[in-house]
Amino acid sequence: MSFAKEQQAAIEACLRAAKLCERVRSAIPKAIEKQDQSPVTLADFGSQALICQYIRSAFPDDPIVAEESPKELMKPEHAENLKQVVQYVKEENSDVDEKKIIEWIGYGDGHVTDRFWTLDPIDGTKGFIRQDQYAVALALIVGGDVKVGVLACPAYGEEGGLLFYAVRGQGSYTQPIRSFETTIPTRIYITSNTDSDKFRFTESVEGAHGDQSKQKMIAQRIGISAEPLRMDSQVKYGAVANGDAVLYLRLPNPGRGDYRENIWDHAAGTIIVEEAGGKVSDMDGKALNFRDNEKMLHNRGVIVSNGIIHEQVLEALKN
Ligand SMILES: Nc1ncnc2c1ncn2[C@@H]1O[C@H](COP(=O)(O)O)[C@@H](OP(=O)(O)O)[C@H]1O
Ligand SMILES: [Mg+2]
Ligand SMILES: [Mg+2]
Ligand SMILES: [Mg+2]
Repeated sequence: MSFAKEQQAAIEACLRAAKLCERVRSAIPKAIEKQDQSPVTLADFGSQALICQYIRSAFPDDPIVAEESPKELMKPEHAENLKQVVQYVKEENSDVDEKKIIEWIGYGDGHVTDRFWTLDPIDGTKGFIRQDQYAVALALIVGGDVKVGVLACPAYGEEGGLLFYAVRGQGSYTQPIRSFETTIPTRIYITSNTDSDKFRFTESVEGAHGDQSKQKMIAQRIGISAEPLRMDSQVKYGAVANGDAVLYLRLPNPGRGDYRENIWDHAAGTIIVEEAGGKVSDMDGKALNFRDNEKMLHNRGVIVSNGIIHEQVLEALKN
């Protein structure tokens, strides 16, 4: 299957959401604390509303498993925030009102099944709030396999940012977000170990989202001495896919031993790296499981590489 219609819809939806996010980012995003104490902004809600509405109208039968829920926004104390989200979304879709916003965000409460979409409306919310890296991440999963992945990275690579996308079996591509309509796709590839400037690894800015001291040790064991490239979000997958780094390490934080990764934090990035020639697995070498649950219950840690060094990294982790 070519998934041409899915690819086109996913790209269009993410580009619109990225525009909304950039407008909010320039106005200093307002953060709300979720029940798990992590932050969410009005742009996360706006992005999810836009993308869910778009995907729902193009593919009415496809469930969407998205990060955010409209619950918080429905509370009376957030009445003003809800109005503000409507204003943000209006610039991309004029057919919006408060009731529709809640409904559209709510489309993201779908379940994992044989064919579904998974959405992170803003991956790296903490980076977004800091005016650093973030990504809008959308993927289509069929039979447990990621078939289409799109990452809009408005703060990465060049002014206006880069869009990365891939379809299974068709390669990975990038285009500038700002000039998307007037440019042609550039196919991207991982870099081999011979480009010494790019023989480096990437990891999260957030120390709590990984194990930075162990990540440094593992990188050193395979001969990487360069300082890590620290960035928020799945932009890190984009960096490995287009050869800006050879490795992305995300080892479980020892203080958060029970943490399990969400599928929307990895699905889009995974296909983009794989189709660029790289490899993605957990720290035991197992494939990431996008088949059973919105949490990857049976995977610990995530290792993303140019493929060439993958076995070496897994070996280094055993010692
Ligand atoms: N203890 C933890 N370990 C690993 N990832 C975590 C974590 N706590 C939160 N996260 C996830 O880390 C994501 C950001 O990735 P990164 O650290 O690479 O920037 C967050 O996505 P959101 O920002 O979409 O909530 C969140 O889902
Ligand atoms: Mg979050
Ligand atoms: Mg995320
Ligand atoms: Mg998010």
